[in-house]
Amino acid sequence: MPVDVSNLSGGSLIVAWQLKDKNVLIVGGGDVAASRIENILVADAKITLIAPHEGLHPQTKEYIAATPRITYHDRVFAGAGDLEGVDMVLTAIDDVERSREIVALCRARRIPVNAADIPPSCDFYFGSQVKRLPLQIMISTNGKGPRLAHHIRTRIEDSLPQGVENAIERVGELRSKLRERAPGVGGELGKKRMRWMTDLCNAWDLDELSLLDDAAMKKLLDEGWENGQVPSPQDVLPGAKLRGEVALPFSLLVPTVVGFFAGVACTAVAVHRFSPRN
Ligand SMILES: C[C@@]1(CC(=O)O)C2=NC(=C\c3[nH]c(c(CCC(=O)O)c3CC(=O)O)Cc3[nH]c(c(CC(=O)O)c3CCC(=O)O)/C=C3\N/C(=C\2)[C@@H](CCC(=O)O)[C@]3(C)CC(=O)O)/[C@H]1CCC(=O)O
Ligand SMILES: NC(=O)c1ccc[n+]([C@@H]2O[C@H](COP(=O)([O-])OP(=O)(O)OC[C@H]3O[C@@H](n4cnc5c(N)ncnc54)[C@H](O)[C@@H]3O)[C@@H](O)[C@H]2O)c1
Repeated sequence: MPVDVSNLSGGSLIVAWQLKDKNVLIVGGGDVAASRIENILVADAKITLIAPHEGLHPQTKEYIAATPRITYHDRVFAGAGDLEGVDMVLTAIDDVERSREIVALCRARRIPVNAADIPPSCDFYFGSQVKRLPLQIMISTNGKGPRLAHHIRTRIEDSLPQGVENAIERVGELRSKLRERAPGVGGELGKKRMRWMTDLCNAWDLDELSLLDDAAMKKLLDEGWENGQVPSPQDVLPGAKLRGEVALPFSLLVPTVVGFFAGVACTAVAVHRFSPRN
């Protein structure tokens, strides 16, 4: 059967764009610019911000004061000269005509550009983001309903397990330790490394992975990787509270204990009142 591609259309390419040390120009300093600044700082890029001081959002002012990673110019956009050496441009201004001009200048120079108020002119859209670094989840409605993206984000945030970021961080550390033992890219060793990591991530749950400390990782690699097997969490994390071990949480323990003694007290009263001697 030929593959059905009829649904493979109408979306975007969602990628995790690596911007470390790249130069991002943000034009405008209002509400939208403040949120752009946050997103770009997270990606470790350098920001040039062009916007008149009187139009700055309080949050934008705070970012400018808080980090040397933002070079601020108190003025309006001055033309092509402002695009010199720039890797990405974001316009967030309340002037659509000027925004269109900036977009045209970027196109001519093949600089990727987002114009907050003109979706058809954007090379890429922003999305609503769950940020539990190193975990990032982007929700895009492809321009249809940004506020809905926000609500969907809230639902996803509520459904994520506690400590998910910790588990990811630990797995990252384990992967680099494994690469030190089994270095190189591709080949048989690369396949074996990937298979072992996949098996481990399938066999352990997020809570268990988040408990991996240096000693546990060493044990896992010494006894597991070196012998071509994936030890269970019980083998590697002695003493830790693991899946399947039911611990009564404090919030349940208190009513249970109180209930038990209340029951004992009631029974005692009843026995006392109705015993034949009274
Ligand atoms: C997700 C989020 C990320 C972010 O900005 O970082 C984001 N917009 C957010 C909020 C938001 N934006 C607007 C409202 C008012 C309510 C409303 O209009 O619905 C609210 C609600 C609010 O503020 O709570 C107004 C608006 N937005 C756009 C236009 C222009 C237009 O549509 O023509 C207009 C003016 C329309 C008009 O004039 O009527 C366009 C875009 N906004 C996008 C992203 C891109 C598509 C995202 C997607 O596909 O989902 C896209 C295409 C371009 C881009 O900006 O990259 C962020 C939520 C973050 C969060 O809270 O988690
Ligand atoms: N994409 C989105 O999510 C989204 C959300 C809300 C609004 N918008 C649109 O994005 C635009 C910006 O929204 P906002 O709420 O941040 O507006 P805002 O009015 O708070 O801020 C506009 C900023 O642009 C600056 N500015 C204006 N002209 C400039 C120029 N030529 N050079 C440099 N700076 C200039 C102003 O001084 C101000 O700092 C608006 O057109 C709005 O309709 C988009």
